[in-house]
Amino acid sequence: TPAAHPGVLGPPRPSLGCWDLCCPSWSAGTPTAHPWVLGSPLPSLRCWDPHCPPWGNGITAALPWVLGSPLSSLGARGSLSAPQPVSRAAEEQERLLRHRPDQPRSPKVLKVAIIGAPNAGKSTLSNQLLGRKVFAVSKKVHTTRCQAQGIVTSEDTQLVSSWWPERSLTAAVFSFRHKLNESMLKDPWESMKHADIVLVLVDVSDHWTRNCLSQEVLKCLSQFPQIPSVLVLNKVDLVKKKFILLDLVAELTEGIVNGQKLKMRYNPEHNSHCSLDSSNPKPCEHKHLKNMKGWPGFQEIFMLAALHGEEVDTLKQYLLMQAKPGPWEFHSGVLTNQSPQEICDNIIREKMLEYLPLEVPYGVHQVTEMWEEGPSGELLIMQNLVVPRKSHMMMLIGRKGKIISRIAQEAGQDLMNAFLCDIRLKLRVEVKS
Ligand SMILES: Nc1nc2c(ncn2[C@@H]2O[C@H](COP(=O)(O)OP(=O)(O)OP(=O)(O)O)[C@@H](O)[C@H]2O)c(=O)[nH]1
Repeated sequence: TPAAHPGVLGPPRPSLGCWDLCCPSWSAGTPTAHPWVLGSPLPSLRCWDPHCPPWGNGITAALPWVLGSPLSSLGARGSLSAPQPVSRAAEEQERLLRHRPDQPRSPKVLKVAIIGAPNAGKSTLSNQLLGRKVFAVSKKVHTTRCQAQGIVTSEDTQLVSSWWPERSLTAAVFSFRHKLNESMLKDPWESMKHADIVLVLVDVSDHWTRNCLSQEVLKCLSQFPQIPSVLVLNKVDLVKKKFILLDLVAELTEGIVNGQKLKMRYNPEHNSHCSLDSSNPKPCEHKHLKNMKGWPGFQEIFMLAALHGEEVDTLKQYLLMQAKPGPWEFHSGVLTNQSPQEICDNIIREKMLEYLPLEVPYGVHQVTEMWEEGPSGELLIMQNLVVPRKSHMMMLIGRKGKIISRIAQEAGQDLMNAFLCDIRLKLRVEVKS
């Protein structure tokens, strides 16, 4: 099904029938045993459960359609090369950012805006799209503070993605509470105006929020109805009963995808069906936003587990294929518009968010004292963490220095992966004088 197997929903081709949710073990919740990742090549697109009936024409026939282009072109993009490291020297990064893009003769570009609730997985998804962790991720809300961009360059195409927490789209009060960077409040609308596609990310493991889109997101989508939008259901790995995803799709789309009405059928033997009814086109009623739970204007639906990279490649391929002819914005050597120091600050902050009570990391002022190359080519970083109170200092250091050394060790590891070089990271905690 678009909902459970390939993870993508879209406009049907006349030859396509229903996509069946017929695997008995599917509804028993064995996601890893199922090929609900569509990025794999066709021959391996089979259910791994021997008791599962072989795919009918639904899945395989749907593949080229699901991705909106013939398989051959997918193959050409199938082997996306490993991403380069982020440059570790600020001057080098600045130089790359200033550099004229080294674009090919017929460049293509797609500006992607990612919106979604705090913790929906925007940063995780962005890292996965890049293939390298350069954005901080945390289970505490509002890890995303300054608006960052991720740049994926593949062959002739460049994807430029930006994202914000959904509430920054409207709520000024929010900045007050969480001291969000000012640019976050102004930029979203401005950047959204220039986006070519909007990804609306929903955390399907969150029982409280998963059934409806927030007013902020609905307002945003209705403000820019001309920008194609895509619904991305994230964290499907955490949903045991996969058939719930079908209900969510129905609710979050108001039963309409790409102008087609969704048809849902269930029966007790798990033969639940979901299809698009092309004979019933465009019943897109105009309800008042306040009465809407979902958005009837989505053109595609993806289901993925960004944390594990599942289905991310399918989404990436789809985005690459949506790109339109246009000049690149960045040199192909650029992965993010963040400076190396910003990446470092955010990663250290991520670890503080992970191991400390919420009020502590938000009060820490990070000052980089040293950033230089060591004798063996390693990167030496020394950062002071300035806290407002002695009690915060004690928490940050932890018993026998356990917390601070864990933060330094994990942050160092992440930075090593971002910059692809040895890192020696020293953290010092001091109370603000
Ligand atoms: N199980 C699971 N966890 C995920 C998935 N995607 C993200 N997460 C986790 O969800 C938490 C939030 O992820 P982030 O990427 O920081 O979310 P965000 O939307 O950028 O959050 P804000 O910065 O608060 O707006 C982290 O603990 C991630 O590891 C997923 O697919 N599956």
